[in-house]
Amino acid sequence: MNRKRLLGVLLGLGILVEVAVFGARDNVCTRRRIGDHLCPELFFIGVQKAGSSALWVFLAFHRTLDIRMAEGITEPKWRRKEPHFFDVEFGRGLEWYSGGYGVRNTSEDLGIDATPDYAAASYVPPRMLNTVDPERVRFIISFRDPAARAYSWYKHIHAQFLAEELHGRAFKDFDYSYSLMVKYIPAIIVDCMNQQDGPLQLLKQCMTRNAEFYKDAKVNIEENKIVARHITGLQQIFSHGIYAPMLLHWFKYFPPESFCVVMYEQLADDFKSEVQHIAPCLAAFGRTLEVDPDEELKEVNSQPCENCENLERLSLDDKTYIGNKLHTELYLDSSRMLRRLVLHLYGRDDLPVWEDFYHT
Ligand SMILES: Nc1ncnc2c1ncn2[C@@H]1O[C@H](COP(=O)(O)OS(=O)(=O)O)[C@@H](OP(=O)(O)O)[C@H]1O
Repeated sequence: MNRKRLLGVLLGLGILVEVAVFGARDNVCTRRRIGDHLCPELFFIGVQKAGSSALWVFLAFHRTLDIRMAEGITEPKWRRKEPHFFDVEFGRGLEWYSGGYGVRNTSEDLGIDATPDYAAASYVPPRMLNTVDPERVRFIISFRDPAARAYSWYKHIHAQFLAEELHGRAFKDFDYSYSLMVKYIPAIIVDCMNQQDGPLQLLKQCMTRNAEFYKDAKVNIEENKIVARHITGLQQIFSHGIYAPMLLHWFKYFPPESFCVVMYEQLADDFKSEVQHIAPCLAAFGRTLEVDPDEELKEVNSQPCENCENLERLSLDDKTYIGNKLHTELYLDSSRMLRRLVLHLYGRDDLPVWEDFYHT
């Protein structure tokens, strides 16, 4: 892999990128009128499989925070947490979106939209900037060891999405085997990344669901002699762990002070202390974070996948080998860059060094 090239792409942008100036539109969200519908101003933007459901439960059901979920968006039920307005449902318009949150009764009312797919969708931050009041909104983002995140997403697809054409065919070509995907897919993503000029292009071309680059890509799988062509259904398993360009892309539209960064592993290990990193995003709305002394991250959305007959279960040795491979080949530069960004911008030097989890 040409790691120098990737690092160059990321560094070439500088750590702090100027915030793009779009004017927020005059709309139901920016007017914030009592008696109108309520637009969410607190966003949990990602990343997928980094404990978003558990954090959302903590925030939306907290006894004192008084944060409203999209109670009126119930089809399916999980849309109360993830309205998917800015990535999927934008065409439905702001009345649909804000209607899901009910009527604003006071200027302090606050709603949360916890759609973890937002983080990697290049078109979401410009849409948001054009819609919300950029001074008011706050973003919570949780990161997780990208190798563990990838396996969690692979498992999630087995549990829920194998019936979908996009994933079903792609998984079948690879005999549903995670090891085979790990063998072939990261090299294609690296190839894609090396052809891009910066975070926007990288997100657009190499990470989105219908990214152009993968349309013509194919893999000759030696093990089963299949020529796999449905790479776009697989690439997100791995590409959504390339965190630094995602964050840099968001910083083009919203300033770093609008973001609160938490780490999944630390939420799970020491919830009380890690969750304090979201306190500034709550304080912006006059909310004080109160955490009970024995409070832990509740177990939500663990997808045990007991009935997933084709799921590849990994031994400890497999996990070590795969973790090492993914970090070395795909994630190392981005993870290092993320640690630097978080250190410089938020003064945190306690981030997990994920690649070290897999040293033998
Ligand atoms: N309390 C607690 N402690 C540790 N880990 C926890 C906890 N709650 C949820 N989880 C794990 O978080 C993973 C699901 O993350 P998300 O809710 O963000 O998934 S999703 O993107 O909304 O589908 C999923 O990870 P995997 O089990 O590895 O798949 C959950 O098990």
